[in-house]
Formats: sequence, structure tokens, C-alpha cells
Amino acid sequence: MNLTEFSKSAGAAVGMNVDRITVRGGKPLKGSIQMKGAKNLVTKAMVAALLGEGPSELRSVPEISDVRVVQGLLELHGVSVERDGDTLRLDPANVRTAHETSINAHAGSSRIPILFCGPLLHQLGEAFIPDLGGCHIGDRPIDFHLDVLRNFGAVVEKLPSGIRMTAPNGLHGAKIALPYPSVGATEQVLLGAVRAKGRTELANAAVEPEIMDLIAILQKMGAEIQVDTDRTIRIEGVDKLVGYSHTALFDRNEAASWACAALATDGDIFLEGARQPEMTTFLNVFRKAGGAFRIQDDGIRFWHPGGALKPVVVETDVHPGFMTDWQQPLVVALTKAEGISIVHETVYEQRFGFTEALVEMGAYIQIHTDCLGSHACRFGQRNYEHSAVIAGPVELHGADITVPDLRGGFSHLVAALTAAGTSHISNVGIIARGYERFIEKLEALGADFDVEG
Ligand SMILES: CC(=O)N[C@H]1[C@@H](OP(=O)(O)OP(=O)(O)OC[C@H]2O[C@@H](n3ccc(=O)[nH]c3=O)[C@H](O)[C@@H]2O)O[C@H](CO)[C@@H](O)[C@@H]1O
Ligand SMILES: C=C(OP(=O)(O)O)C(=O)O
Repeated sequence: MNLTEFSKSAGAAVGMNVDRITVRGGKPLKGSIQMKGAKNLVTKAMVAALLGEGPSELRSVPEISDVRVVQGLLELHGVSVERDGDTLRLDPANVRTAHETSINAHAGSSRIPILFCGPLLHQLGEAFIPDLGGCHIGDRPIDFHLDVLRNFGAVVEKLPSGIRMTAPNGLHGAKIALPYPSVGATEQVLLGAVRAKGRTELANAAVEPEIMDLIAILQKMGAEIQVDTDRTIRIEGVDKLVGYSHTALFDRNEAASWACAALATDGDIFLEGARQPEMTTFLNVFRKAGGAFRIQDDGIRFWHPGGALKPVVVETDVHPGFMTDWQQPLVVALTKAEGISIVHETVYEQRFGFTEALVEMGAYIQIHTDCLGSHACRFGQRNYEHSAVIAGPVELHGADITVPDLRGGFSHLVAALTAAGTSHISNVGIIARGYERFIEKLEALGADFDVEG
């Protein structure tokens, strides 16, 4: 089936129903594509709409499967969600308790259900949280989330089918210190504290740009939130919040991925809507590795300027460090750099599974349990394979690959696009969790491939 025929089938336009893709590598990706709102903000902004007394409007919403999962869950809870182009209108006027079985059926592959707790406890006095999805890149416990909710006064009951919560006396503010600046746990605090009784102080909070954009949304709704220079967040609970109107921050993770695709394929891609401030750390590494970029008012152009790529040493970290979701496509580009590169993953303990396929394609990558970085991280003494050494340059060759997770999957696509010969990639539907219309974007950039349902 060719792409035009395929695009006629439901869901194919956004890549959600695509299972297998055959890629003939060697063509540079060239052209212009548009960035939309960040998966890691939009889905949380949708949950925040539950807290308002009136409807909210969210613009620049990408067509990705995580948005569909959250939309389904909101609808199950009585929230009306209407899409008009890139805009979502969310009205929580008829919010109600949903049946556990239906919640489990709709939870899908996302981790966002855990963030429904605070808003549902405020609105309904109870919440049910299914087993969570998300990428399998480590244990991904939710202990910080549950501690936060207990601190707010929630009663947590673990059931075989999920977690049930109640708040017999409502939620009250609390003094909380996170053991690690978790993005999700920080959002859990924000979404719970804004309408809790009294004051909340959160020490060691995460301050990723997506969190700052969520804070901007909550402020528009009437919340009182202050972020201190030492990453302490103080929230004064209010009785009532109103709906918001907001244009979502662009997806800097998607932008970094396509930038690496340009570098690895000797290509040249303009990312309309990408912005410099949220990507400063990425841009530094991209330039060190031999990539070129030009910042424009309406986006950023990324390209391979010719000559050899250079090896780099990178440590992933919380913001403003190098984002863990950026390393996978970068690793593919680094297989082409002249020399030894090192990537020390300090956010997730098992995020190098995707490199096995790259090795099959001819890459020289070794994974180590030691901390190969400038500081020892949480995983160094615990035998986790969390440091990668990449030796280049190599010419990758085509292979049969199965996508393991979202970012790993995108990096496999990039590897196949840069490889000599043909690759068959299965399970590519996962990529639609976070990459809007990636099939159409690949076509627009001149990639040579066929899709199968
Ligand atoms: C939907 C979304 O926004 N996903 C992003 C979010 O994931 P997510 O919010 O799940 O990531 P966290 O920041 O919470 O996780 C960071 C670390 O904290 C640990 N941890 C977290 C919670 C907890 O209760 N206990 C615990 O030990 C995790 O196992 C991990 O090692 O931030 C990550 C780090 O920037 C990104 O890679 C993900 O793309
Ligand atoms: C790990 C990721 O997402 P999630 O937390 O939704 O699994 C990601 O976006 O790379």
C-alpha cells in the first residue's frame, strides 16, 4: 500500500494505526515542518481544566495518541472535550465519577492518569487510578506521588485493579520536600495544592519549561503560585478557579528529535514554531557535535554543514540540564562522529535498551554500569546499565527492528533513514504517542519509505 492509499484509512494520518514501516536509507531529510504544543504540557493542561468552574480553551494541541487517551479519560469523567483544528475546548460543568472498568479500558499507554488525583479529589472527593502506561525505561515508581497525596490528606487504598483514593476532609496544604526533582510529582503537587486549604511549600521541585507553562495556566485560572530561585515552589490554596485560555508551549523534545534527524542524515530541516530559550542546552551540544543551526523569529533551522561530526560527552539531567528525552536520536548521530562519545543517563536507570538495535545495524556502542560522567548519579552503585560509550564513525546498515518505546522508536527511524539498505521497523505506532503526523512529516522531508497497517 502506498502512503496516499494508506492515509485514507482512519488514524493513519496521525500515524496511530501504523504498525510496520519499511525504510530505504541514505536520503538526507530536507524541508520544513511545524512544531505544536508539547506532549508533556498539553496532556497536563487538559487535566488542569478539570479544576476550573468554567470552560477552558487550549490551542496548538497536537494530534498524538497521548492527547486522545487523556481526552477519553476526561470524557469518561463527564468533561466535554471538543476539538476544532488545533484548539481544544474543555468544559467540566458535568464532571462525575467514572466506572473503574471503563477507566482501566481507556488508560492506554499514558502516565497522565496519576495526575487526575488532585483535581478529582477536589471535584468529587474520590478518584480511581488505573495501572499506568508510559515508556518502559526503568521502574517508574509512583511513591513520590502517593506521599504527596497522603500529605494533602488523601486516603490511599491499593487494589488489584489500580488505586482508589478518597479525601474525607478535603485536601489541605502541606510542607513537602521531594527526594528527587520529579516532573510528575511536582505537577501532582501543583494540581493538588492550588485548591487545597492553606499553604503548600514544595522543596526540590522540578522546573522544566513544561512545568513553568503549567504554572502559567494555573495562574490564569486564579491560582497563587510563587517559584523561588532555590527551586522551592509556594502555593496559597484558593477556593475557586476559573477556566483558562492558553496557547501551549512548543514541543522541545520533538524539535530536538528532528534536529538530530537532520544531523544524522546530512539533512536540513526548518522547525517552524521551535524556540531558542527552551533549547539552549540542546543547541550547545548540537553545535559541539558539528551541527549548524540558525535561530529565526518563526522557528529554528537545523542542518549538517558538511565535514566530519565531532564526538561529545553528555550527561542527561533535570532542567536546565540536557533532557533525557533528547539523548536517543543524538546517539544515532554520534555513531557518525569521528571518535568516542559518552552519554551518562542520570534520570532513568534503563534508558539504553534502544541501542541494541543500533548495534545490530553496525554501531559500536557499549553500555556500562559505572557513572561515566562528571558526577555520580543515583544509579552508579546499583548495577544499572546507564552509561553509553559510542565509537564512530560507522556506516549503519539496514535491519529488522522492533520499536521498544517512544524516543527509542524515533531514534530507530533515524537510524534506518541514515543506514545503507532497507530496514523493516515494527511497532511504530508507539511513536504517535509523542510525534504528531510523523508519517506525513517524513514524506514532506523526502524520506523513502512504505507503511503497512
Ligand atoms: C508525560 C511526561 O511529562 N513525561 C516526562 C516526565 O516523566 P515523569 O514525570 O514520569 O518523570 P519524573 O521526573 O517523575 O521521573 C524522574 C525520576 O524520578 C523517579 N521517580 C518519579 C516519581 C516517583 O514517584 N518516584 C520516583 O522514583 C523516576 O523513576 C525517574 O528516575 O519527565 C521525564 C523527565 O524529564 C521525561 O523523560 C518524560 O518525558
Ligand atoms: C518518557 C517519555 O514519556 P512518558 O513519561 O509519557 O512515558 C517521553 O516523552 O520520552
